[in-house]
Amino acid sequence: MASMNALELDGIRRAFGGVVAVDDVSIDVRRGEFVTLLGPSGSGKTSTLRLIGGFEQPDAGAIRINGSRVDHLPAYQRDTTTIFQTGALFPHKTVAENVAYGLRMRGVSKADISSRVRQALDVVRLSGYEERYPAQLSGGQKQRVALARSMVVRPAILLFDEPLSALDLSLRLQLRAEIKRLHDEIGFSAIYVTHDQGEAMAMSSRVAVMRSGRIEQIDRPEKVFGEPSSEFVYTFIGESCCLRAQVSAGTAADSDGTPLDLRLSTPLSEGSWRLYVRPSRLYLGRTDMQNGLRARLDFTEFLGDVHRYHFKAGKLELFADHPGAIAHRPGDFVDIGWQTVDMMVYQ
Ligand SMILES: Nc1ncnc2c1ncn2[C@@H]1O[C@H](COP(=O)(O)OP(=O)(O)OP(=O)(O)O)[C@@H](O)[C@H]1O
Repeated sequence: MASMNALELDGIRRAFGGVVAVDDVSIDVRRGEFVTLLGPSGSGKTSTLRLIGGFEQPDAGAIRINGSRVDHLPAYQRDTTTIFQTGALFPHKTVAENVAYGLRMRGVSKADISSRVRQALDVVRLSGYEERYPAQLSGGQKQRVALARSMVVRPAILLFDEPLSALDLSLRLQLRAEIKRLHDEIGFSAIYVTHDQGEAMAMSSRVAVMRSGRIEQIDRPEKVFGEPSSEFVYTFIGESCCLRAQVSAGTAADSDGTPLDLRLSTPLSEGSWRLYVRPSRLYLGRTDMQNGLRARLDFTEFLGDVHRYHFKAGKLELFADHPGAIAHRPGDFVDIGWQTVDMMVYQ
């Protein structure tokens, strides 16, 4: 029976000299799934993608595409296409020739090539650009051509290597939405590498958070965000404030021993703790919530949608986002409250 999975990585490993870039990585990508590899620089995302595409060979483990082992096949014999950071288009070929290239290599008939190229350019909203050369396109248009060129051959799995990172913010947001729309419409299978958690959250069926060559958590975006499996995942996904507290004899203090005016729904046992809350989940001027801290307003920033209020409590620094201006001035003490469900606690 044909595999339900477009791609299976089974315990793959790759070391470069003494550095283990990919360490026992296993992922199944179901047909039509969009899986993102998210992680800091050097966590092994690109190496994993290169192993799948056949640009590197694994030291151990198996790679299957549509159920068949491919890990010892060269890149050109694998049913994948890769979209790189900079589109890597052929500069002396027109847009239409660039998109047609993969189809020609696969021996598709001329008539089919022309209709599929037309359709692919329509999908990425570049109809009418057929005869242009890459130098006559904007960065965003080049990436759309690269997308059309990769999608037109209908590979078993599309590989994206940080395709938006060279674009400015507004183009990045626009293309991110377009890739999401295309995925919703066409349902291709994909592995997408990024270090941008917003991109990962917005586009993915599942997100694999990588750290030091390993997968720390793989889950739906809502779960990775709301139920992180570790402190690393929590702090990597989204902004947070960290309250470092030393607890002894039932009182909390900062790292210098300055007592903190901290009230918690569940008292902490003796030791040093790290409490995290997202800045959007800290409420100002509230003493009626499950947890609370009294802190001194340090300075404020206007971020457009919200005002960000920076506080200090002893050595602790925290910031809270609030939609409007508050009556307090720097130096004032403010009660900050939060709910227990919005707090992560690690020792
Ligand atoms: N060809 C290579 N030779 C030596 N070391 C390598 C090679 N490729 C990757 N590495 C090392 O393997 C580790 C993982 O690198 P990789 O590029 O996969 O990480 P990444 O998560 O994609 O990072 P980035 O976001 O910076 O691209 C790093 O320590 C890197 O220096």
